[in-house]
Amino acid sequence: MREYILTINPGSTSTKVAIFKGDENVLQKDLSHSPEELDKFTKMADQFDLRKDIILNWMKENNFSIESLIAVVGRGGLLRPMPGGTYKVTEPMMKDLRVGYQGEHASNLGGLISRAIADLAGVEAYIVDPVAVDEFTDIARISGIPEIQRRSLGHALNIKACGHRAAASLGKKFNEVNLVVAHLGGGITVAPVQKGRLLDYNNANEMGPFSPERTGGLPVGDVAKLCFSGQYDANSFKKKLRGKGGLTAYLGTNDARDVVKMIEAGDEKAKLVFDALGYQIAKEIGAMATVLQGKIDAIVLTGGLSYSNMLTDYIKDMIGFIAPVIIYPGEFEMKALNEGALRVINGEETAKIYENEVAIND
Ligand SMILES: Nc1ncnc2c1ncn2[C@@H]1O[C@H](COP(=O)(O)OP(=O)(O)O)[C@@H](O)[C@H]1O
Ligand SMILES: CCCC(=O)OP(=O)(O)O
Repeated sequence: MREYILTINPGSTSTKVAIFKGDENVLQKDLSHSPEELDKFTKMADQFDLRKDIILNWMKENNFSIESLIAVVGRGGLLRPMPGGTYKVTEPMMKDLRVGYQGEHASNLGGLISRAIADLAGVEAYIVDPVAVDEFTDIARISGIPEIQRRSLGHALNIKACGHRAAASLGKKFNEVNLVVAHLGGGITVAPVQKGRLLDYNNANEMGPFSPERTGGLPVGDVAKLCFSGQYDANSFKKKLRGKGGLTAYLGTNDARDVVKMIEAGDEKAKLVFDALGYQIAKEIGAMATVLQGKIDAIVLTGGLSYSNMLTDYIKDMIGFIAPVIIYPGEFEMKALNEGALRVINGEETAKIYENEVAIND
């Protein structure tokens, strides 16, 4: 009997999978990939078979047959700028996911693997609120030179999921509240959300606060100097910015729990750097609060770093004057993927078609 939805969320070091029955999460696993396993691949799309097979084996080991699935849903990737919602995985979408239309990111594999497993099961594949969701205002796109646009690339899925949850906790609907939602994970996105719309935010790969592994925004003249110093090629410099930046660059770890232990053991450098993380996040929240002209129902902190009271207390001390702060540690991405698919399956929403929503002229 078909009764389960398989959700797939590929990350840089693991593939999170979960199986839902209705809205109940019946089984979830973080299937981790060793650096040696992934280092072999130059392009993200080349990891397709490895990750797909690990998921299929995991289902088999747990006695979930392909035939028991009613749908498969994945985290969507760096597609063309697109409205939020649940999308069918179509051939034009897969073409853009394979090349990484706006760049390489593990989430590009979400739709591709979902489609492949859904085809085996003979059911539909979806993505929900992908990284490329773009609801920016025109003014938010202006950078400082015409050749470069500020781009909407961030944690739309978890931000919208937490936005719905925060609104419900205030006794309102998502489209009735103004929020600043800060996703504080391996990457950081701080979003001003006006009545459900993500008006602006920092590109989580290259702007805003530094994060456990990413540099965030940097002084641009010094970046240009380093680029032309002869020490790096494009690939190694990209890795320095995303993967070897942030906490990793200063303290040799991307694990905030280790940093907290270092601080508790009296490490002053660790304290300064962790405070700086809180300081940069708080400043970004302040900036996004300004986008909403200070008319804010709540500020929401979410993502793995929000488990750290040391960090959230630092942030609350700086931004508490703006609005009440709600903390949802961890992320709700698997649940949000399932809910996006359920809304379509239950007929509450029609799945969007990528090629009808974006301009494809190439
Ligand atoms: N209990 C915790 N206390 C402090 N930091 C934590 C805790 N749990 C996770 N983190 C930190 O959260 C960060 C990862 O966040 P997460 O949302 O899991 O990221 P991603 O899904 O982007 O990999 C890491 O720096 C990790 O050490
Ligand atoms: C590219 C923006 C989304 C993002 O950073 O996701 P992860 O934190 O999962 O890498």
